[in-house]
Amino acid sequence: MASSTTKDHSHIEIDGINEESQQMTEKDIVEKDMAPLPGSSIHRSSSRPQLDVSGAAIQGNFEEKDPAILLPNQTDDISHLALDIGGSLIKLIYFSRHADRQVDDGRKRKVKERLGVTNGSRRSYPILGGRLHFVKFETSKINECLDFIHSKQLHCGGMDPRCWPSDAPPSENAVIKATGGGAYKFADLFKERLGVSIEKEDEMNCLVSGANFLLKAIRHEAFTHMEGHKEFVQIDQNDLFPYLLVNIGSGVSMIKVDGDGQFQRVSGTNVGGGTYWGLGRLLTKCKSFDELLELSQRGDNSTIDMLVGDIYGGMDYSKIGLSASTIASSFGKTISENKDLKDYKPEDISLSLLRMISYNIGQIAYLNALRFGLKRIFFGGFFIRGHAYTMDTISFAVQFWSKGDAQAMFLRHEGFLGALGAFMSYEKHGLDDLMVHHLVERFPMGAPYIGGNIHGPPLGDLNEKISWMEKFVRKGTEITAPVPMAPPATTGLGGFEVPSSKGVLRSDASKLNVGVLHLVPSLEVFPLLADPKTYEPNTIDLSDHGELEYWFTVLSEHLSDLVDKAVASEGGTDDAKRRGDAFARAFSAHLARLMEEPAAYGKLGLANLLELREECLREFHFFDAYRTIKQRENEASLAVLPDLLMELDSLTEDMRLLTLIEGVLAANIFDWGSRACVDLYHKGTIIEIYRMSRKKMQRPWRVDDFDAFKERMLGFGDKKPQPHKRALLFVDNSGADIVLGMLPLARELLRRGTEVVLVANSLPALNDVTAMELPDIVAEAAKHCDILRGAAEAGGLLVDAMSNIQDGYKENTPSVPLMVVENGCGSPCIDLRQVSSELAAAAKDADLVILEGMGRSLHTNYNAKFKCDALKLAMVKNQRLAAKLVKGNIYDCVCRYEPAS
Ligand SMILES: Nc1ncnc2c1ncn2[C@@H]1O[C@H](COP(=O)(O)OP(=O)(O)O)[C@@H](O)[C@H]1O
Ligand SMILES: CC(C)(COP(=O)(O)O)[C@@H](O)C(=O)NCCC(=O)O
Ligand SMILES: [Mn+2]
Repeated sequence: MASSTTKDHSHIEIDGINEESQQMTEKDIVEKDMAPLPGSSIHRSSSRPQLDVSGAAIQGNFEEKDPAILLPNQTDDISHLALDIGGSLIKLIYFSRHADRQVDDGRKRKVKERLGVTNGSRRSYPILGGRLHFVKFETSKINECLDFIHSKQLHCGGMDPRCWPSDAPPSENAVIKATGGGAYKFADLFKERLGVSIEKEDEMNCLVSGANFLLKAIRHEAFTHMEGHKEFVQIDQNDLFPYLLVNIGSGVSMIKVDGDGQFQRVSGTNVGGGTYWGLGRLLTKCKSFDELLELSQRGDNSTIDMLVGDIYGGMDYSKIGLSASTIASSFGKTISENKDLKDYKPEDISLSLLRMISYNIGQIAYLNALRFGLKRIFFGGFFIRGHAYTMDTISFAVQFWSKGDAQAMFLRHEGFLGALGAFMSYEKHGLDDLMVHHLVERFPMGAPYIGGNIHGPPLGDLNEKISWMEKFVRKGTEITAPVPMAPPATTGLGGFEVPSSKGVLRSDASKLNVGVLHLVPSLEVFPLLADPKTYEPNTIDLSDHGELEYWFTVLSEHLSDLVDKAVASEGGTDDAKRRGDAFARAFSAHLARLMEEPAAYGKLGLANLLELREECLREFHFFDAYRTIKQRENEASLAVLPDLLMELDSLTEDMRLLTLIEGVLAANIFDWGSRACVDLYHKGTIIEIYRMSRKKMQRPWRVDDFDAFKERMLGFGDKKPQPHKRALLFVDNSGADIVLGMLPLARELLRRGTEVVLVANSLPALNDVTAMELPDIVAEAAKHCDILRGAAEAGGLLVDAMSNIQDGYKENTPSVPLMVVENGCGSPCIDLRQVSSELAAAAKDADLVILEGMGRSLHTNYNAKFKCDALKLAMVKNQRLAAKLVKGNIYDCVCRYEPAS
């Protein structure tokens, strides 16, 4: 499929519910002809496979809403769908590409030129800006799977389903990669129903390449699970092999893995997931696997299992290390009593069976690890189903028999190893070149909430998604405050006791803890991090229960205000209200889900929660909820900027620097994400609040390294230091924060001969200023200031704006440039392991980093160490954080300076 050479008719692809739509007009095609398609990320690189659009033409009626576009000279099909058809379940992974929303504007071009951003330094990947989706079906319902593939036209390889006439056949030799026994068994059915051939891939090979990929590329993939406690394990790439891979599907395979493509199936057992589900169904009459698993949570296995204590009159058999509660014989009790099946509780049977099979697999796995001297055992397969008791039992068996020498680990994508491997077997997709920082996992509704299980037809668009949510997801506003936290679900010592009734398994709604995997090859690790390996963005550890509960309450309480702003930003229409309601449901559902299982989506930090909220807004098409507020505050602040600049210019150098830093801290009060601040805004105008805030700036601040910073900037006595060459200013909020705080500071640096790069969000988040908005703000400010004007011109920021300036004045002296780059994120916080290539390029010559605001310098990066000088500036607008982080109070300020380390 990937390297097909036939001249078939291929189509531009866009996928389902969350994708931005991309339409081509006839004009586009005629004008662009050989050129890349507009706005599409596919075509920027010279990588294969590319779409050959030469000779492209619209098929059929031009008036049609989404006419099919024929690309007759397109030779490379794009790998798109892979399957693992097992004895119990079909696992399906499909790839979707989404339109590139980025605009290659003048600013970008100029910045790229100046910073030397080229694609040359990076590998070019055929898969750009795409997403991997994970879905599963019961094998017995293969027709649902075929319908799903057909309705999304996944078998047609890289095409927009809406461009494809429903009865059009896929190309003649279209091939889908598949593994698992069903690849053989159902090959004819695929040909018949979808007209595609199945290319079979070896199952063991797929399991291994899937596991190796996950362990290499997903940061929080592997975890331990002991006595109800889940902990993510940081895998060292250089110390991964050898390991034992135990895949618990219908049956069980045990594979010794020595490297990529190097493995041997060393053992297996026929007592596996199929045994539990099959026997369980017969014995309990359960209708589904999950029902059986849920039953086990209420079970008591001591009514079924014969315990050591039953044999030894309630005593331990301590001489050989067996306690009275140890199971001597699974199901052993059922022989000694004169009872029938109906006399036993299905709950007890299910638990006993689950424990018997899990323990047995754990024990056999350990014995094989012992055979080959392997210390690490990774367990995959859908038998595990993220179920606490299953994992605890397996862990206990491994721990008990190895006396702690070997470790059982589990994988978040547990059942998808084979399907991933099959997907990776397409040649030339570049997936195995991706590194951990290129992948971002997101959790849209429809991923966790359909749980990867498809019921009925796939959701076609946002409207269908909202309707689906209205039916199935609890109304958001009902969860205005978090439900009290249950202690972590513990299954008791050694996993032998009755599991706590509040287990992790939830109803059908949210089964898989697997999101949509975004592949973003342009992301890079921020080059100025002192040690990316030990870098942890989050300051606050949410594994502390009290902390988690607190932040959940904050976010829940903020929700209704946020919905109001979001709905207003879209004109308050009925449609906006409906979307607002759906957003509230969705975000509350995420919170409820994470409250039950904080590690459900990987390791959870406050930054992840804040980003989840922004992503969730975008999912319901609220692209900039604070748009109006931002505009209003920008205007008000720009109006007072000239006075502020005059005031600053009248000060001595020393005083000016202090006043500038004070100004940044004071202006950081304009934060629409903080409850306390929002309450303040009802009490005065923007300028009144700004003045009040400035007046209250009294040194020493709660964290006050100003003197050290001043010495670096201005020197001591007669010693005048070299100015910094280039400063990166990570800016925060719109309005006063940027206009009266950060821009004047940038101006001071420029005046001292330091190049300044303003680093702003790529996408809106709360009232943060974005990289798109900054050039206009700078242009406005530059009207009042020659320094800013010269620098902005030199940095290419005034390309369009300059023509509007009437006074005819032009700076003649060459100026150091003022530039703007986007940071690659859309969150109030920043994870410096995944930033835009623009920012990474700007960082190369930088010797000063200034992080501003609570999100970027306190919630994240407070403890980050840099290779260059770093200044962290923020006002702490939350009482608890102030107390915890700086032993202070709300509205205290932080000015933390750390010279290069
Ligand atoms: N919804 C489900 N329906 C059936 N079995 C399930 C389901 N969820 C988890 N399982 C368990 O997962 C096993 C199948 O695991 P999987 O890794 O998909 O293997 P296979 O490739 O053999 O189908 C089943 O035997 C059962 O124990
Ligand atoms: C979301 C924020 C990090 C934004 O702060 P900023 O970076 O703009 O200074 C902050 O407003 C916050 O932590 N808010 C939640 C806490 C509260 O409402 O008190
Ligand atoms: Mn902010």
